[in-house]
Amino acid sequence: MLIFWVCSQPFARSVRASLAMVDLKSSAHGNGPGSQAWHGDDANKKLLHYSPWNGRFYFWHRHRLFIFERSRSYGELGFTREEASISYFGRNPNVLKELLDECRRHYLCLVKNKTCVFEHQADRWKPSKSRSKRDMSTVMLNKKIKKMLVDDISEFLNPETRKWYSTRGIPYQRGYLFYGPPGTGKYSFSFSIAGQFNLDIYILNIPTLDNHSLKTLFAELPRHCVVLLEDIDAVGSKRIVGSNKDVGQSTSPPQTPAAKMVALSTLLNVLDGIGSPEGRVLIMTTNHIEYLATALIRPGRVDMKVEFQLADEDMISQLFSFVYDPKPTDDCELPQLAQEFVAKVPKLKFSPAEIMSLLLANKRSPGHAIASVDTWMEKIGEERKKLARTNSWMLDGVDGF
Ligand SMILES: Nc1ncnc2c1ncn2[C@@H]1O[C@H](COP(=O)(O)OP(=O)(O)OP(=O)(O)O)[C@@H](O)[C@H]1O
Repeated sequence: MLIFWVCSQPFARSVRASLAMVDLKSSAHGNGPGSQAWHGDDANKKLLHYSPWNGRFYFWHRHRLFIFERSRSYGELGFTREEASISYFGRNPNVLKELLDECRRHYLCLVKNKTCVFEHQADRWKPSKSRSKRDMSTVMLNKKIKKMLVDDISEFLNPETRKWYSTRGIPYQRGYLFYGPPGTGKYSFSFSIAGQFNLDIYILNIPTLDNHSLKTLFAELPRHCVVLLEDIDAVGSKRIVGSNKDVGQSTSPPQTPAAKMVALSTLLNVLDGIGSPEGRVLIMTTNHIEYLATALIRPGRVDMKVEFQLADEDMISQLFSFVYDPKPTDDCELPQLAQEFVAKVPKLKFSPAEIMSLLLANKRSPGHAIASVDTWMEKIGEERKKLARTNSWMLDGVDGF
């Protein structure tokens, strides 16, 4: 918050030492810290952000002289740690408190209507991007299940519930498991939950973690947040590398070597541990519920399991209506076109992500989307065959070793 605020101050533009960062993720009007430099015709590409760096910077604010210091130290294993501090010439601590409160308000303004996403780099959390909130209505899911889930989280986050947990000495946490094939909306819905309840989302990608980083990252989670544990089936997996059992419909690459894996016991300890944050909404996702240890998804750790399915009739129709404006086109009303589309797309065979890719490729012409269904199905079929061949080739390769 302090750095975001400092970057917005006039003095930050004229300091001697700046850190220049290339903005790879945000759009031209991204909200990263620092001023943006515009370069000719390619103005939107590879924007640079500048922020005061590596030194002491003196500046006046509300008739007082402040010092902002920022530096980098090298931690274990060569990872770097950024440090920033603020001080002023005077004795009244309230001056600094007021300034920090101003930083907080400035930051909250920047992230208004956004969901802040935190990802991990080694064993440190990094704010990755603040993205516009995603409305829940844009993620198609069985209406009853959606309502049940939202009501459950809403009840859990109610301040009265918190008191209820605390008076009974029950850890104030709630866990959900989202399972189903790739591209069915597990991530998208988790993201929209964070937006709906005004929470930041912390994403842990299990296959990229080891025991140490998982423990460290969990210990640094804030009190109220959504924690998304992605690809939870990579934990102390029941899968055997190269075994035919895993070939089936699996689209996952071969397993991470055991030394780099998160052990089930570590994850269970972390989930139940004393340091586990209060008010945490934990969402675990997997494409393979069949590989999960029963202990991991027992009630108390997972309070609700939600299946995300390939698109059924209702979802196909919802996706179609979501993409096209409700106005008459090609002499036909949109609902009629939606019906035609629904009739052509086989049910429970394609993921919403696959259907969205067809619709988005034809976003200006619903008629064209309908006409392209057959070609699109052939293409997806080919892609799936190719993927299955690659998977079995990779697993054979592992067997060979
Ligand atoms: N149910 C859905 N409703 C609307 N859009 C969807 C839905 N499912 C997927 N999509 C779209 O498909 C893309 C991929 O979705 P998402 O990442 O949420 O899927 P996922 O289930 O988390 O996939 P994976 O298991 O591979 O991580 C997103 O752009 C999303 O908007």
